[in-house]
Amino acid sequence: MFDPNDWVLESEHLAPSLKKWQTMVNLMADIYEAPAGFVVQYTSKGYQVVIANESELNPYPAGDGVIPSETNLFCRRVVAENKPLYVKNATQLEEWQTNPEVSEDGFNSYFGMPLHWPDGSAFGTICVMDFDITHYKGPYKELIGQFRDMVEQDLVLVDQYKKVEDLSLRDSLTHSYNRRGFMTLGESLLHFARRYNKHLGLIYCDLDNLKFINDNYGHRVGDQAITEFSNRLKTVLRETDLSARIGGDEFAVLVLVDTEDELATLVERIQSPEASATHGHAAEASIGFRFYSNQQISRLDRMLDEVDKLMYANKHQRKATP
Ligand SMILES: Nc1nc2c(ncn2[C@@H]2O[C@H](COP(=O)(O)OP(=O)(O)OP(=O)(O)O)[C@@H](O)[C@H]2O)c(=O)[nH]1
Repeated sequence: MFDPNDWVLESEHLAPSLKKWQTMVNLMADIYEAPAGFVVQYTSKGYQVVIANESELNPYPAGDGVIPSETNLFCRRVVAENKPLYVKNATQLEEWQTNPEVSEDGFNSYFGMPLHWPDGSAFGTICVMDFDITHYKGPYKELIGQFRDMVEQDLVLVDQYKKVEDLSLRDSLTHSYNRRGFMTLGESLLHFARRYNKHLGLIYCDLDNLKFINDNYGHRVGDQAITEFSNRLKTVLRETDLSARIGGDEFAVLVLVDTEDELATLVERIQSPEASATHGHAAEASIGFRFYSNQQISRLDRMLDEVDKLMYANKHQRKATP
């Protein structure tokens, strides 16, 4: 599912929908003869304009920053009460005097409706705003509901697409990417590194003694060791780094790094035993890693083979030195 706390503006999944919404919001503002029309998203971080009609009169462009959730916006009222709001003449109403849209930018009229994610939780609003007093009647009041339906139908599609993608690219135990996810997203990262002349680090981890943990403490504890290791990777890595469970007890990590030292420090942090413990057995791993300067980047499957071999060498060495 799409995380309702993520901004849709940052999601590649929504790019086609955003284009469609732009056309729709332009049209909506034209029909209402309003200088400003919006799709606004609400998250726990606040409010953000996702789509603004393309008009010079509109003072709030899309993606222009997050407005704190306590601001006395019209949209805030719509989300809080989960119902449409029509304000014809805000300057006459005491309750809107602290709304910067009214006091600072001179808006007088607001007409908006709540938008929802497919599970019914708040997505944000769709609205039109005018500097003049307005008198929307009959069909005008219904029309915005039609626009709302179009946006909500798109949100259903996006959510379904994301679910299917998650199923095929993610691992159900740890929710990190699986091998297919790693190869798919890894190719994009390789492409990025080649294009922008960046260097990469590739790390291959294989948990130690998982069979022993399974046999002695049960499969559930084994699962826990896998999950803990996956969580450790997530804690240590940046959001832009790629990590995946590419086999039963095997993980791969692909990161953009500037130097070999940077990569070595990262590996040390992954190895840090105090970060995890399962029934007294730290989920330790044998690790192979290699720094790939921009010129050394080849095919991802080849690179993975290389670090897999390094990992095995590390495993043998660890077993040989008790
Ligand atoms: N609990 C649990 N065990 C798994 C899972 N997937 C694979 N395994 C077990 O992980 C073990 C992986 O094999 P090995 O890597 O040879 O076993 P190991 O004990 O980690 O041995 P070394 O890597 O040599 O330390 C096997 O015993 C698998 O049954 C899983 O999803 N959950």
